Amino acid sequence: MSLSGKVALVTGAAQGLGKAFSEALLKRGAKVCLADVQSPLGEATTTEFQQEYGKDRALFVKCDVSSVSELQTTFTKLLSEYGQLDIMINNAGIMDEHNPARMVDINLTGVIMGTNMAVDVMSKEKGGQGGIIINVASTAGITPRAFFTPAYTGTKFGVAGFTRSWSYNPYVKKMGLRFACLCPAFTATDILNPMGTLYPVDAEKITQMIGINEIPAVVAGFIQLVEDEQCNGAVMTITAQEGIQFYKKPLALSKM
Ligand SMILES: NC(=O)C1=CN([C@@H]2O[C@H](COP(=O)(O)OP(=O)(O)OC[C@H]3O[C@@H](n4cnc5c(N)ncnc54)[C@H](O)[C@@H]3O)[C@@H](O)[C@H]2O)C=CC1
Ligand SMILES: CCCCCC(=O)CC\C=C/C=C/C=C/[C@@H](O)[C@@H](O)CCCC(=O)O
Repeated sequence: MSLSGKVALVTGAAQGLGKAFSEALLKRGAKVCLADVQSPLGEATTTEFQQEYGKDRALFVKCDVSSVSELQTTFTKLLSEYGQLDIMINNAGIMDEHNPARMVDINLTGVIMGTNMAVDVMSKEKGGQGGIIINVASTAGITPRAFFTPAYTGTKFGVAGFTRSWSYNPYVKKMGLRFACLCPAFTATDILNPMGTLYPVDAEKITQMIGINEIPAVVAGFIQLVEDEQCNGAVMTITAQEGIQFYKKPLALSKM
């Protein structure tokens, strides 16, 4: 799918993977609304992109994805600026085992609410043009071996299950929607902080053992999902050792 003229909303876009996803979309001709709870940093990132790709191509909205009203305001601002939404990236997330409730609110509830609002705006049955919704889970959302981040792992299992469930919905074809789940393993961003885990020493040791992705490797997988019009139900893992792999393809729905 050509991304020229498409409109994307990326949550958690001020830094890290969200910033890199936003830039990859901009490079391919999309307009991007960057949403993040970090206001000065999100504005600085957006200004940087406006200078590089054009003032009308990037928009910052301060948004805490755990707040339904802030998410709603973000969609309203995005639609009033760009008039459409084609690509929704629910990326915002934290890793803090010492605050599990906050982590559930951001990592899981934020993704569910962001997805549901995007479905309402993007569905062809509701006047939208269809498109893709990518939710960022983690390899921790498929294999619970990261015993030092159990609550984080729970949120990411939730994201993967939620996204896959949407992809099995027999009505998504009519809606013109695709749902995919991006599952990177450890990647070199600020989220890697052993102090947020239950067992910092083990966390560091195991991270080194598993290996750390560089951001561009994850961006390559991300773009593959965005551009692949057949990717509904894809669960893509990206690891330092094995690169891009697909965890599971959707089962046939013909008997449902
Ligand atoms: N870096 C890694 O090892 C991996 C990261 N992930 C996931 O990738 C996503 C992006 O994380 P990274 O870029 O690595 O981390 P990061 O910490 O660099 O970026 C996270 C971004 O989310 C924003 N954010 C945090 N809480 C928010 C909220 N309530 N509302 C809106 N924005 C909020 C932050 O301000 C920040 O800009 C997260 O969902 C994370 O769980 C998944 C697998 C591996
Ligand atoms: C050299 C820096 C070492 C820092 C090590 C850490 O801080 C690791 C633990 C801290 C944060 C963990 C973040 C979790 C990210 C997950 O989404 C995912 O990458 C976990 C993958 C686990 C797995 O594949 O089994």
